[in-house]
Amino acid sequence: MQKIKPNLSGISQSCRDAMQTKIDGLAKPIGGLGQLEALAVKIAGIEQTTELRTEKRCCFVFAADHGVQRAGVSATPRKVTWQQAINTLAGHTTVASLAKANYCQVKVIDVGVDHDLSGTGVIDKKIALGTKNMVDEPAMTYDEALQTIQAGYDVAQQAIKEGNDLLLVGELGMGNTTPASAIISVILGVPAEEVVGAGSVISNQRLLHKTEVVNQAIKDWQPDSEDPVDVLAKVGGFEIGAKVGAIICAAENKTPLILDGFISYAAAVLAEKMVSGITNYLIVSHFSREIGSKKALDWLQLSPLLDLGMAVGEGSGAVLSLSLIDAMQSVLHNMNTLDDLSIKFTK
Ligand SMILES: O=C(O)c1ccc[n+]([C@@H]2O[C@H](COP(=O)([O-])O)[C@@H](O)[C@H]2O)c1
Ligand SMILES: Cc1cc2nc[nH]c2cc1C
Repeated sequence: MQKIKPNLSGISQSCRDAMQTKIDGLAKPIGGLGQLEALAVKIAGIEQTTELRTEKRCCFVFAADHGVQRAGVSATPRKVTWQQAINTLAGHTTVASLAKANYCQVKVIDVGVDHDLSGTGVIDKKIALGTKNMVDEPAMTYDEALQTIQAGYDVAQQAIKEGNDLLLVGELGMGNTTPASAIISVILGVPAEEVVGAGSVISNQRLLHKTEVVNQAIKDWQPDSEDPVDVLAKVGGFEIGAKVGAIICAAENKTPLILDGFISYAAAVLAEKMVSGITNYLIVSHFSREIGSKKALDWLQLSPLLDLGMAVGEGSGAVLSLSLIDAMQSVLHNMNTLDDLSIKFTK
């Protein structure tokens, strides 16, 4: 990717209106399905059709390790990244089990895992054996940041070529709530204290240290908040960059993309900074338990579909939210219309 200049064809207002009219004609109170209606309308606008295409779906689990994980910012051992990458393909992780329940294919993509995953079925797009430790040096080079965005873009393009109607993005990367917080802090211009959270659960003492690590890295490397690639390079992660690429490719191809939790919000923040309005192509599955979630989602102007206190990542919330899309498909295919029943409202 030389220059990130996506060619977005826009959201169809006429398809949005037609979908809302279709829903308003169903035998129920106007607006009675609330956010589910907004969801169907959004998908219609992105896909530019009122025949919602949602049957074939694919969740990407972008996996990578983080130098900063060695700085004591996470409760979880580093090896969990590669272990869960393999376990996902075996069907035994949170995302894999929820994907099974929601008829979703899962692809695991190695964009920087600190382990040899060859021969496991994990897709190899490895940039390096993890990022550098942002305590000591920038997480990656500018060129690596572009490479990881390209990797995510290519994976998404392949999935769209394979006929997928919906794309979902999850991740595995022990320590990655630290770069996600750093990105959100820099782009939103809010203090690290307001966005650094407990990740996969740490003590208050470790939380203070994690916040200090983010503050110090931002101070030392001075990421340019007007250049999202620079922010990704200095305080980001490979799987976050890959998500950015997938988001751009999905939007270019009029394919709705479902974000997962906090790490996806960071990717969306970078993508929106690169391409203003790209959030119109995004759906947020759930409200992550991370403390920075509200700030990030307010900035993105996106509302999550679910609020269940989830904080697993992997794509678990994204695949779970497919049940709401399937519910809406059932509504559209099975319900009587007001006309069928000769119902007229008198306000
Ligand atoms: O999606 C979220 O909101 C989320 C919140 C907390 C943790 N995670 C997952 O847990 C890992 C990062 O947590 P941590 O504490 O190691 O930074 C990483 O693999 C994420 O997928 C994910
Ligand atoms: C087991 C385990 C699985 C995970 N998946 C995402 N983050 C995780 C953290 C842990 C600890």
